[in-house]
Amino acid sequence: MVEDIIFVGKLIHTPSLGTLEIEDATVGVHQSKIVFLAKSVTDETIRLAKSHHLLKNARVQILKPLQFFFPGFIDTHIHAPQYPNAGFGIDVPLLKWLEKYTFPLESSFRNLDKALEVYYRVITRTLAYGTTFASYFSSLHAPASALLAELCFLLGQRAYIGKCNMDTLSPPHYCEKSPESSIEATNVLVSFMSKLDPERKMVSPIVTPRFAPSCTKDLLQACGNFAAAHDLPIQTHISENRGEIALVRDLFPDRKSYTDVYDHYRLLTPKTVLAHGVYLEDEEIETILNRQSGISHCPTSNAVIASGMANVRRLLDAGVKVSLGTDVSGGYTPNMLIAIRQAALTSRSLASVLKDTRIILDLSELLYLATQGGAEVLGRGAEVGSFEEGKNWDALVIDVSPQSNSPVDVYEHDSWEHILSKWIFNGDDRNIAQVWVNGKLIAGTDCKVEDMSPIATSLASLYMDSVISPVQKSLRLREILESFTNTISLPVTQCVNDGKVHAEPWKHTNENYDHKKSTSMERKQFLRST
Ligand SMILES: Nc1nc2[nH]cnc2c(=O)[nH]1
Ligand SMILES: [Zn+2]
Repeated sequence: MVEDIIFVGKLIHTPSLGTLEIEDATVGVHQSKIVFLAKSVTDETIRLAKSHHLLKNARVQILKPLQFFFPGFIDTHIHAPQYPNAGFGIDVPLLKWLEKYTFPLESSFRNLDKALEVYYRVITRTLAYGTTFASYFSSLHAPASALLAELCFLLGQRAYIGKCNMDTLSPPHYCEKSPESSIEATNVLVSFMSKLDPERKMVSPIVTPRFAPSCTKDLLQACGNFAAAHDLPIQTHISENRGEIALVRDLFPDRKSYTDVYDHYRLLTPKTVLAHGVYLEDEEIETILNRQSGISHCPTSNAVIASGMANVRRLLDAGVKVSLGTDVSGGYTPNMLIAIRQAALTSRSLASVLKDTRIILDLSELLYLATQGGAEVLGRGAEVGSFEEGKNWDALVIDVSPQSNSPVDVYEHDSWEHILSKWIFNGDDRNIAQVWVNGKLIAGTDCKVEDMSPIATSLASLYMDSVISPVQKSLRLREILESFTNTISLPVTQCVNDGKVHAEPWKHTNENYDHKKSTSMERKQFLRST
């Protein structure tokens, strides 16, 4: 049961593109939903909130000066198994990068011990950075993907989880054997997740054909059919890099364009997330608009892999939904603040190159892409992304006071617009005091051990233990997870992914994986929160 709370303080959000609201507010949250919202703070608004029939037992949380509420960030494109590579590997273009860095790493996720460690880290790191909702690509392995879903669910992050569908043009050890085995493994994941969260409220599967070049025509067709049959969202990559586009042209000579490939196989729906879209032609944008699919703009990754600069203004002018993704590890960090900064600078560089200042995205537009825009693209615009009665309480408490010990220095003459901008351009996770998802406080510098769920506490203390050996650690990790999942079990049968049926996916060997000790930063973060 989640606590009922009346939140009082400065509230900043972008409920629609180009609208930035900065107001004092009184917000009543009952069973994770906003049931009362007054855009002022007076004795009267607090009294009214307290007398609301659903808020009789609510406690009141009043923000300190230089703190404000902001919607949780929504990262619409991130590859969870690529997190260990975040921050290196920028010497080659996309297709070579996949071969050299990405496929070798992802293929190692047949090892569930490794998956457990990496997925725990990526979830806790993104939560600390304020990502309350992420659309994850995992690897092609159903068991590891199920584990990612389970960890998101247990640790409290809202997430879409997609196992990659890929049955061609990939290394033999990291390629599904047939469209049938790919869909069968997807079905295993969907069945598992249906038990985990039948209403798909916190975690939902998402059909994930990796990108056109790694799927046969039969697999693309099967993915489109599967998504339609199960009413599932879809995510993939599109038009990211010139070499990739040329490859798609060669592989699908009958199709008019990259977009037409996806459209032909029923992969463009109102719940489709298309990452990148750097080089889309006008006709492709029109098709995407007509299908009401959305774009995940990934400016950090586009810069790192030198893919190009997407013109977001052109997409927005056309009426296409646009959001923001970190695209780790094409992007070097899962920090959405960095994605926002890069989106700002990319729009400015493009404006200069194309001699058109209209291309520049202003702060309110950037923040919209990172919050409500993300919710719209993921088909959850009515549930999260901004503060409104009826929406879920997915919120951050941002602290820019000197007590945050952050690099944001605020002066007396600074307006709230300036403070907001300083946080976006100078801030870091030290400013994220509280992370609320679905009405629960689950992360942030203020989050104490007593606030954390028992599983989060157990996993965190294990991660801070620098004495325990890697083998003991992985055994303990499994024990912890199993003790919290006695009603749910990982899909232990028919986990068809690399062509084999694994009766006991936990039993995979450790394969060259170097279990690194927790970083000192993680340890410090934990100590601060205890
Ligand atoms: N950035 C990026 N592009 C891709 N295209 C196909 N797979 C990938 C991936 O993992 N990252
Ligand atoms: Zn990607």
